[in-house]
Amino acid sequence: MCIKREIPLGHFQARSQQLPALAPRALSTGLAPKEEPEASVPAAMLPRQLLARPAWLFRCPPGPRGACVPGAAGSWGRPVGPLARRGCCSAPGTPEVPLTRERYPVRRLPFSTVSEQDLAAFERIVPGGVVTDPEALQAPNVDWIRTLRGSSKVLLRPRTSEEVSHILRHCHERNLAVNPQGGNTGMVGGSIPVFDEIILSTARMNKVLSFHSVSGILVCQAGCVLEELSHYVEERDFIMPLDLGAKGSCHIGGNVATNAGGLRFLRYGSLHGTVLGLEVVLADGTILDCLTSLRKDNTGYDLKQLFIGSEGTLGVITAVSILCPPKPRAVNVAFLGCPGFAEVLQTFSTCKGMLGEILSAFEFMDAVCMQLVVRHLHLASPVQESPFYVLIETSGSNAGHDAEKLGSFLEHALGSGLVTDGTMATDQTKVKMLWALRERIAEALSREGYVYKYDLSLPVERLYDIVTDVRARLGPHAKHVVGYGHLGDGNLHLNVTAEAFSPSLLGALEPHVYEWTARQQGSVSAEHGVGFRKRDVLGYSKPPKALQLMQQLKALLDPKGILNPYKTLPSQA
Ligand SMILES: O=C(O)CC[C@@H](O)C(=O)O
Ligand SMILES: [Zn+2]
Repeated sequence: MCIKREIPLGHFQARSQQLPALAPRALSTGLAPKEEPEASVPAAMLPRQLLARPAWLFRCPPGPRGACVPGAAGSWGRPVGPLARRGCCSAPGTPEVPLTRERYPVRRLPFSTVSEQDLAAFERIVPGGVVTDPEALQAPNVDWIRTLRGSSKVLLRPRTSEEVSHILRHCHERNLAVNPQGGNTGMVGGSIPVFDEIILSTARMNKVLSFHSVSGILVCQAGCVLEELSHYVEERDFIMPLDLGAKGSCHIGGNVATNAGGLRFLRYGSLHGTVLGLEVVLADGTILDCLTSLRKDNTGYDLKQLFIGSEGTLGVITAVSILCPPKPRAVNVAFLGCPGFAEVLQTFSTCKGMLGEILSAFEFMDAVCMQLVVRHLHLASPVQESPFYVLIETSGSNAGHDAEKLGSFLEHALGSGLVTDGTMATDQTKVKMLWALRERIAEALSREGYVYKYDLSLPVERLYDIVTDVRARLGPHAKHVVGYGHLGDGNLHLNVTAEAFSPSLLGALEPHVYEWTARQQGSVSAEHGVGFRKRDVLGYSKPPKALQLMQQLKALLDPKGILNPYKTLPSQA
């Protein structure tokens, strides 16, 4: 067990107050240099096609951004983070998000409403941490993709686990419903209230408690922002085992509560493996200390696993112990165009064989994704127009060796027609620029209007079939039907855009997409979780007995059902 030591990271707190710079990070250094890739890799190692062209065709930075004030109506409501920084969200005329209960049939459960006495009690527990200003409550009531809105009138900002414990003890006694909230970057409506649940924000719980430089074990409070933690451990020659597009806003506690997957899953696996311990406050205020830093602990039921992916329905995660892998000495990225999905699959299987253990990510996107990224985010594709694109990342300990391996794989892929065009980067600025094309697809899609999102786990060979199927099924009724995602993990993001929400379009998509997924023995949620949006489709991926056990666990740990009601569990069961 490690000794906990408080290492205050002053800038965490400052950042959560400050307004973000709005320039996209990938472009923040100004115009990208027009130069050949690779200073460090001998030209002989690279396929000729890769050397023949400038790799960096990113266009000029976007024009001046609007005054995107966090919390203001029409903003994304994301106080910090790449997505918030990368795009202005206060476009005039952005429609008001409808109340969740107006769009979806849901009945308020008989919880109490917050009284003046409750507010006074909260003020005693968290002095200065009780927010009731309607303006300030707008953003935390709306989900990141601006499709759902709750009507909470109180947000609490504790700093310590003890304060969380006192809050929950009070709420439990008073039968007040609570919505735990991290960075509010979820895709399934799990982090915002449905009615007037009290929002319990982890934003001020942002301290690193300890870091072991030999083992790489980090212990921190739940509200640490993922990107801040990444910087913290990278300065010490480690990396976080997870990375996602929302890293600038999302909190580690929220990542764990939702079992976030992301871009490093292929290499480092799920949080079920990398999280070593958790501290959780239960619904009645009891603090459950499972914050071990042991790699091996075979003492019966591993209770922390219950809370990973429980989306705040079983307890509020207040601290996390996580195993950080050593920082790879060399990270290379190849961005390639493929003529068809069969070639994408073949590229994956060939590169697994040829790159072996240095392969750390294999992502794909279709042509429409690229068109939208180019159109909305002022980036330019570094390769010729293709039906599909793949991003391959290697992480290893020997820069020359890794680049050589990747180079000979690319040569093979180009020579055999699996790939028609490509570029490769070892310089970290350029690596980030290539990643931006993939990481920022969700942001580009959100500029298109309403987005119907599906996050499916599928046998990799069938991954794109549902995109083709839905495209044919919806025809002109959809604006765009796109497929992209973590191909290496068998995880498809099927997104459908339309001018506005339409019940008939939704009816054409659901349950069709879920039925199709069930026929492939897939999962209706690969990494985004269940939240509010998917609670009634769990039956497509879980047998009735599993759902019954989930209900029983919920009743055991939260008998009054005050923690994140209307989420994760089916509404009818
Ligand atoms: O918006 C989506 O559907 C996916 C978002 C995220 O999981 C990604 O992989 O980019
Ligand atoms: Zn994803």
